[in-house]
Amino acid sequence: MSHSPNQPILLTSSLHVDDARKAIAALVDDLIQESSAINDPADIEAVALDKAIDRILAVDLLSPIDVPAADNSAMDGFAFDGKCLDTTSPTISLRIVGTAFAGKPYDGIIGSGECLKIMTGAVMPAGCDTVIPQEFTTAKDEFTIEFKQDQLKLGENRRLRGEDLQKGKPAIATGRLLRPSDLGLAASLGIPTLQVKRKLKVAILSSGDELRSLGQALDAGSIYDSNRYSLTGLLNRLNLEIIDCGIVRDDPASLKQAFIEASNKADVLISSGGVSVGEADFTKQIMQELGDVGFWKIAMRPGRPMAFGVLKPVAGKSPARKTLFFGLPGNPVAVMVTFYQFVRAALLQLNGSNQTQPPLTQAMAEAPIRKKPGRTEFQRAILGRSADGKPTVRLTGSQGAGILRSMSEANCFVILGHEQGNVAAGDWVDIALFDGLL
Ligand SMILES: Nc1nc2c(c(=O)[nH]1)N[C@H]1C(S)=C(S)[C@@H](COP(=O)(O)OP(=O)(O)OC[C@H]3O[C@@H](n4cnc5c(N)ncnc54)[C@H](O)[C@@H]3O)O[C@H]1N2
Ligand code: MOO
Repeated sequence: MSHSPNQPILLTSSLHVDDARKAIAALVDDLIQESSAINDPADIEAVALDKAIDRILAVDLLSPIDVPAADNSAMDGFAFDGKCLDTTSPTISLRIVGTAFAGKPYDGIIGSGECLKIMTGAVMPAGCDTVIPQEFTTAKDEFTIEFKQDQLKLGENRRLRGEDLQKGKPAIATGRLLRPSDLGLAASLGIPTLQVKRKLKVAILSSGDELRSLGQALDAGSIYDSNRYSLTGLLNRLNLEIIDCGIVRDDPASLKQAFIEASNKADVLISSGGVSVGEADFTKQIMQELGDVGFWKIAMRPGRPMAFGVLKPVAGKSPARKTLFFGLPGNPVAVMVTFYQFVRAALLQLNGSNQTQPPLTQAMAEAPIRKKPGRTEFQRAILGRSADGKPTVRLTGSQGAGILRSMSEANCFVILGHEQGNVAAGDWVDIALFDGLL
């Protein structure tokens, strides 16, 4: 489904998670087109390589050189011109005329019946096309090696100039979420700085009269605001600029004021709480005044109610761009699940990344899992391994949407699709790991 950001998203029936994801992606796309958020030079900055981790590359990184810069040996061994060998005899014998080291090329000529002792990474001498690894040779005398003809593979054990990267061609494409290997790759090309998208400014706030800040005393019925801390952790993992707007009381005037202030400063506003049926009514009214926001019921668990849309730019905002808005459900696990399922991808997309979806894999359920068809479930679990080496997964106890321990003890989500019914022990299920390795 798609819609323009100028049309309020009015949905009353339960929305399939895939449709919610598509609607979000379409609206983010509209926003990008409208604001030129991708191509505006003001949204690009140069950062030193050692500060570029987890940033998004804004301009193709073109290789200034061929990599490797010259043909070189992939093995410690002996280089020669395979075309000049007498391959009729079962044993080949070559005279060593010199040595090439990595960084110290040999610039003499290797004639017929001759070879050059060569180290891994050393430039191949002119005219030579093959390296025989040292372990396939025997020393006939101090200056001569021998090897069996059937060990010979013409053209092997060398790395060709430009086989990794060619001068002028993209070494890393625009939109790459930069990982350690990308920084190494840029360094291998001698490039000290990268053009990356500026960090998105993301405002967060928690709404609820029962919420108290850390350090405050808890009175009857009040609880500590944990959602801002989970959200801060999630946003820090994406290396974004966080604007903490604190706790906002559940009254129209405070909420309206907080939303105006946040949207004045931020590209994106993420709130938690206040989106379920009872409370959404007055929030809905405020949202109608401030922007186009739909109040969704999503066929998922946890994370059923969610508000999503845009807030209009407030007077004086520069540049005058809309603010993307996510009103996440208040339950602490629902916040993290909806962030993982919708917000993360939208933030990456808005900032020009082309890798918005985390990889899924599969594991075998260690025990049965109850599941009703008709909604997507995100259960918290621990990935392990069976005695015979198969990946297995077991749930982290009670799965209530308010039980943050189920997240804290888990290392993955078990994702049970919309149509899926009960899972039997031994069934394969989709999982998404919390942590990436690199
Ligand atoms: N009649 C209905 N009631 C509810 C529905 C429904 O469809 N019909 N949906 C339920 C679901 S599912 C969820 S989730 C919640 C979402 O409600 P809200 O977004 O309005 O969230 P709150 O009522 O404000 O809070 C829910 C729960 O989470 C706690 N909370 C809220 N904010 C924080 C925070 N920052 N840190 C820690 N804990 C927080 C809050 O105290 C509540 O216990 O609605 C259901 N109801
Ligand atoms: O979003 Mo609610 O937490 O599904 O339970």
